[in-house]
Amino acid sequence: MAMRLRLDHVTADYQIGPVRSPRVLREVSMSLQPGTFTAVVGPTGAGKSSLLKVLNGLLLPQSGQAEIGDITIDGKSSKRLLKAVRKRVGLVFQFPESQLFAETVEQDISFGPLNFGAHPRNVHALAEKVIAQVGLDESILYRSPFSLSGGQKRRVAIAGVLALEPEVLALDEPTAGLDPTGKEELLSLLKQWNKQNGLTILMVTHDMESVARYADDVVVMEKGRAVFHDSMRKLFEDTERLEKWQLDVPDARRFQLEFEVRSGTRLPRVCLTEDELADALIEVGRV
Ligand SMILES: Nc1ncnc2c1ncn2[C@@H]1O[C@H](COP(=O)(O)OP(=O)(O)OP(=O)(O)O)[C@@H](O)[C@H]1O
Repeated sequence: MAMRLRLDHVTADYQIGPVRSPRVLREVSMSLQPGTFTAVVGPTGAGKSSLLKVLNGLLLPQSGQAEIGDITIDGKSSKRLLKAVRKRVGLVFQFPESQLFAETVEQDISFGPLNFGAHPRNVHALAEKVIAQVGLDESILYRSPFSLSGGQKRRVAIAGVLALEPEVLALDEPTAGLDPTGKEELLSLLKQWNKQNGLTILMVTHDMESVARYADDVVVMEKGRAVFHDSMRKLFEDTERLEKWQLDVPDARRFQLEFEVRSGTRLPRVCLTEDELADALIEVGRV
């Protein structure tokens, strides 16, 4: 059965030398269904990256617990358990390409699986599989990661996480620093893995246009709390609270609101993309 993620009253902070930081997660409870594509948004410092780290076993709850399928993590979890969680929930850090280190792309991609006990005989086929998954040619496996473009490096780094064959992919700002084409291509790949392979995706982002186009659900973090968790469409119904949470409104929705005020005509549904907006305008006979 596909794996569910659940947080139950998770509170967490960081140990900085002998002292503990202020709480970065406060009583966070949520349940993420398998196969969903969830965006995590909110102001800077709200705890979004920390949330991903808890789900991947990198930051332990100080109180409360996280359930990763049938594994429960709390403040006392063993290293063995945390390692098992790291295989289930692949975490792609911000600018993951900065962690590429090996002489060839293949060695870089193979590092994780070998570390998790994969047989050396099997890792080549695995590297071939994941390099194709991220849309790169197999020949790239034999090149130095440092000879690649920024977008290629990002994909190689993600391939390294996919090579662990995780059930959940948690990504921290995966499109940061990419040009518009690279960004669209990467988001389309994520959507494809989500829809075709049933990979559960959790993506921290500041880009509300991407949220509107790609996510099914949204979690809004504010000051260490999860203050909203519902469908993406529900999020954009009430735009006043978006301002309070310092979140942008997608262009199509902004246009819709302006149109409704000026024309006195309500469109039949919340529109989040140009296509949806065009369809709704045609439906009410205004274009
Ligand atoms: N390794 C760490 N050690 C100590 N404090 C940390 C560490 N990582 C994050 N913090 C603190 O935890 C709080 C939440 O940080 P986090 O990175 O989870 O927020 P975020 O919502 O992802 O922010 P951003 O959008 O800026 O990336 C911040 O106050 C931050 O300073």
